[in-house]
Amino acid sequence: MIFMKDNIVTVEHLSFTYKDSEEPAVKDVSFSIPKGTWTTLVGHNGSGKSTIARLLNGILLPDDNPETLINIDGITLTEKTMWDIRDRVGIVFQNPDNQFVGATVEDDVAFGLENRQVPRPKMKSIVQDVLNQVGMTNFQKSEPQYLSGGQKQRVAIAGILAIGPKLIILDESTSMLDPAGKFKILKLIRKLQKENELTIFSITHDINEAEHADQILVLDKGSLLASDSPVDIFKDVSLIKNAGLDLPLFYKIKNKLINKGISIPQEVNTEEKLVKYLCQLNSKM
Ligand SMILES: Nc1ncnc2c1ncn2[C@@H]1O[C@H](COP(=O)(O)OP(=O)(O)OP(=O)(O)O)[C@@H](O)[C@H]1O
Repeated sequence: MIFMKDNIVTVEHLSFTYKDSEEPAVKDVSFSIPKGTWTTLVGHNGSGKSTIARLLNGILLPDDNPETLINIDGITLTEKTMWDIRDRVGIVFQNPDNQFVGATVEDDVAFGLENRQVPRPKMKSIVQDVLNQVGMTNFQKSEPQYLSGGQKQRVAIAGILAIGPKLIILDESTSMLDPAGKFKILKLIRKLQKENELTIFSITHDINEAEHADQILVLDKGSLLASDSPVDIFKDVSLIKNAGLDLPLFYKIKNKLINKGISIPQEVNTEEKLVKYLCQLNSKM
């Protein structure tokens, strides 16, 4: 097997069937994720997204098949390499309350470092650094359960960052936040990804969130329907419909305008820019 040097994740022929289930939850899925990029796995409820997240760090093990491969950062996932993989892959779940273990924010963020027997002075400096990166320095003595939903997610992300993972999986981790909170966390993730050269694999049923990614994987009933850039994925309206999803608002409006013969320049690629462009067009008429 030859791995593409620039892919941090290579998945081939991945299938998984839950015990007592007749139908596989994940069916012969193959994809790769280039290092330092953001990939979003999108699919409706029950399409198999969380199962794939759990397979990627060995919480679940794939169905037996000699052709199946999960390779992360050059390490092929087996029962033996599971702990090496877990050091490289951090998962932030939907409900951060289930992840907190420390009485205070700083204790919580330090937890993974304590487990890895990191010396105290180094631990303190890492905790300060990651709390600073997620904008939570002022809350280090707070009890995690009394924080807002967005603040809790920041602390959960800091705890994962502290371990120094190569890949961060975000499993519906903004789904409990209001739109403004969601946007702030997505912006933070993009910032962290760029500053730390991290690879992000986010999982969502919210198609609007998928717009932020470099690559989108579309999952339906356990099968991968497509993998491409957001622009190319959202060109294919029938693909999105077949996956039981809806187009993001920006693409809906853009497609309607194109159908009415109004061409939209490529650089007009956000709702904000589209509104500005239409106002300019209107003032010229
Ligand atoms: N522990 C389990 N035992 C048996 N079946 C399961 C288990 N967990 C999930 N499933 C089934 O596997 C399929 C995929 O579930 P999964 O949670 O991966 O989907 P999902 O896309 O993450 O859904 P959601 O968006 O609702 O979280 C579903 O049919 C689900 O009912």
